[in-house]
Amino acid sequence: MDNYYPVMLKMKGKRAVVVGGGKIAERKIKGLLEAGADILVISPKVTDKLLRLATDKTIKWEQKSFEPADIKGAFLVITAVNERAVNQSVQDSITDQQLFCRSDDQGEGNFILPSLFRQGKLTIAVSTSGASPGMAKKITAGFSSVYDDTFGEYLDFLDQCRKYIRTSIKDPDKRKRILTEILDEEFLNLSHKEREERFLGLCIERG
Ligand SMILES: C[C@@]1(CC(=O)O)C2=NC(=C\c3[nH]c(c(CCC(=O)O)c3CC(=O)O)Cc3[nH]c(c(CC(=O)O)c3CCC(=O)O)/C=C3\N/C(=C\2)[C@@H](CCC(=O)O)[C@]3(C)CC(=O)O)/[C@H]1CCC(=O)O
Ligand SMILES: NC(=O)c1ccc[n+]([C@@H]2O[C@H](COP(=O)([O-])OP(=O)(O)OC[C@H]3O[C@@H](n4cnc5c(N)ncnc54)[C@H](O)[C@@H]3O)[C@@H](O)[C@H]2O)c1
Repeated sequence: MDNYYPVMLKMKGKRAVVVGGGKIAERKIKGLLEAGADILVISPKVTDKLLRLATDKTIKWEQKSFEPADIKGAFLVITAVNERAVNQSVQDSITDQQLFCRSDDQGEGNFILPSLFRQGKLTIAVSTSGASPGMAKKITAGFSSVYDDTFGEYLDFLDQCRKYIRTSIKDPDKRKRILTEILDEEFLNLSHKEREERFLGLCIERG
C-alpha cells in the first residue's frame, strides 16, 4: 500500500462544505473551526451543537438534502451522511481539484483525518492509515500527560527566540548552535524570565 502524505493545511477563510449534520459531521466541524475555515453544512437536520453554531453564525447551515451545486467552488468537502447513496452522490460531484473525505468509506476519498492532540502551537496528529481510528484516538490521549501548559508556554518562547535569531544572527552556524541549545530540557523547567535571561546570555556568548 502507498503511504498517505501528511500535510498541515491552511484553512483560514477557505470554503469547507460538510454534508450531513450528525455526530460525525459535528466532530469533523470541530477541527475545521479550530482552523478558521468558512464552513457550510448541508443537511436536513443537525445536532443541537451545530444548531447553536449556525444560530450564532459561526457556521452556515442550509437545511436541505445534498445537491451537486452545494459543493461548487469548495476547497474541501467532507461527507458524513448515514446513507451510502448520498455519500456516493457527493463523491460523484467532486472535481479533481477538491479535497474530499468520505466518512463512511476510507478508500473512496483523497484524504483522511488523523486524531489530534493540541497544546498551544504543538499539534500531534496520529493516523493508523485507517486501520484503527480507535487506536489513533487512544494514542493521542496519552500525550496530555507529557505535553502540559508549561510545554505550550515553552513553545511560545522557542517561537520568539527563533524569530529573534533569524533577524539578528547572520552566521548560520551560530544560529544553528543557539537554536539547538535552547531545546535543552533545562529550559523547559525555567520561569519565563529565567529563560529569557539564559537565552540572551547564549546570544552574547555564541553571537
Ligand atoms: C481519528 C478520527 C478523527 C476524526 O474523525 O476527526 C477518525 N475516526 C475517529 C474515530 C472513530 N471512527 C470510527 C470509530 C468506531 C470504531 C471503529 O470503527 O474503529 C471511531 C472511534 C470513536 O469514535 O471513539 C469508525 C469509522 N471511521 C472510519 C470508518 C469508515 C471506514 O473505515 O471506511 C468507520 C466505520 C463507520 C461504520 O461503522 O460504518 C473512517 C475514518 N476515520 C478516521 C478518523 C479516518 C482514519 C483515521 C486513521 O488513520 O486511523 C477515516 C478513514 C476517514 C475519516 O473519517 O477521516 C476519530 C478519532 C477522534 C479523536 O481522536 O477523538
Ligand atoms: N469517519 C468516521 O470517523 C466515522 C465514525 C463513525 C461512523 N461513521 C459513518 O459516518 C456516517 C454518519 O454517521 P453519524 O453517526 O454522524 O450519522 P447520523 O445519523 O448522526 O447523521 C447523519 C446526518 O446526515 C444527514 N442527512 C441524511 N440525508 C441527507 C442528505 N440527503 N443530504 C444531506 N444530509 C443528509 C442527516 O440529517 C443527519 O444529520 C455514517 O455512514 C457512519 O457509518 C464515520
